[in-house]
Amino acid sequence: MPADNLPPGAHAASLDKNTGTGTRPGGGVPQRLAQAALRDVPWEIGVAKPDPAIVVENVTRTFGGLTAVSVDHLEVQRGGITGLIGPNGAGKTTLFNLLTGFDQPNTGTWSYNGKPLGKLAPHQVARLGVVRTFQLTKALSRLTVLQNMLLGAQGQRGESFLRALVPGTWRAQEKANTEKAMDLLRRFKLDAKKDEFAGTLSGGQRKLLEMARALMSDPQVVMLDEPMAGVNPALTQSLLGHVKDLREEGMTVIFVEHDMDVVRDISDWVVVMAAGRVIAEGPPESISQNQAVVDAYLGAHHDAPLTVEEEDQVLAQAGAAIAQEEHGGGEVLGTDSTTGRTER
Ligand SMILES: Nc1ncnc2c1ncn2[C@@H]1O[C@H](COP(=O)(O)OP(=O)(O)OP(=O)(O)O)[C@@H](O)[C@H]1O
Repeated sequence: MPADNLPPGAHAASLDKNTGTGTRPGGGVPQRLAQAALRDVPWEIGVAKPDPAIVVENVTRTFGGLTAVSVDHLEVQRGGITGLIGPNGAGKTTLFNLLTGFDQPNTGTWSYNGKPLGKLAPHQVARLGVVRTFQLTKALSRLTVLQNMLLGAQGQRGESFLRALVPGTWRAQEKANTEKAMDLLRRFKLDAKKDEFAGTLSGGQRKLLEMARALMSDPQVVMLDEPMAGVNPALTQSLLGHVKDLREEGMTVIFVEHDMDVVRDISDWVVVMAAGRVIAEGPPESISQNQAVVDAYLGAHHDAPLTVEEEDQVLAQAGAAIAQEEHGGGEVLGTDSTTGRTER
């Protein structure tokens, strides 16, 4: 069965078999543990979490005169799925970049497991266990699926110059990495594609590869940048299942997503940003009724690109106006905005 047609949850059944990593700490269900832990947490901006993996403190990032991120205090619960949402330009990607060492803040610090992470390079952050997914660049598209996976491996002994002088050691590591990559590819139903160029994958398969590649470094915190963007509905459930599986394994997941159905489905906690700031946080059900959130989205609406429906509407209106001109045989002089009727 092609990966796109997997029934929801089918991948979960193969998780333990293929990777041996699907154990649930304490025999419980982390999903419920994270939800339970967050149940009594007040829906307040900057609120303390029972067991924070990441703590952000007074982080700002400006570009010229624009403040892209200005977060006073933010805690991310360990073992939960935190959705990061907000209108276009809210600062979500910039915050992701800051938290993974891809960008440096103007001010502020953040810590992971109590260890300061500021001023670390991306690979150093990754070695500590915090990774993010990347879109397939042109260069990576020209590599095979398996080669992409091997690039995701961290802490390879071959990395070390001295060890590289001992080829036997390096080969052993390469073999282990290849086995690990194939385990992950099987789990994500991409093993049959291992020798194909990544650029030939469908949108959904690319997202699967991005996620699988991030797991090569055995992360504890995974940051997913729009994991569902461009994915057809048939594969959405499968991808959502994979994200939930990460939580089942005890990982902390932070993801940026525009699709509110997805956010509601998988988030234990939602953080809303607008104009660089956190303007609300709470469980998914707390968000849609929040007036600040509604205002932020409405306020941002005019700057956002037109949706397909809006484009259709504009085109339909233009079509009607042209038809009316042709039918009436004369020019359209004006439209009464209250009645919609054309006046001559
Ligand atoms: N490298 C940069 N140089 C200048 N301005 C930038 C840079 N990166 C981001 N910005 C600006 O910072 C603001 C926040 O951008 P960011 O991409 O973080 O928002 P976002 O919430 O991820 O938006 P989207 O949902 O559209 O991806 C925007 O106004 C953006 O134009």
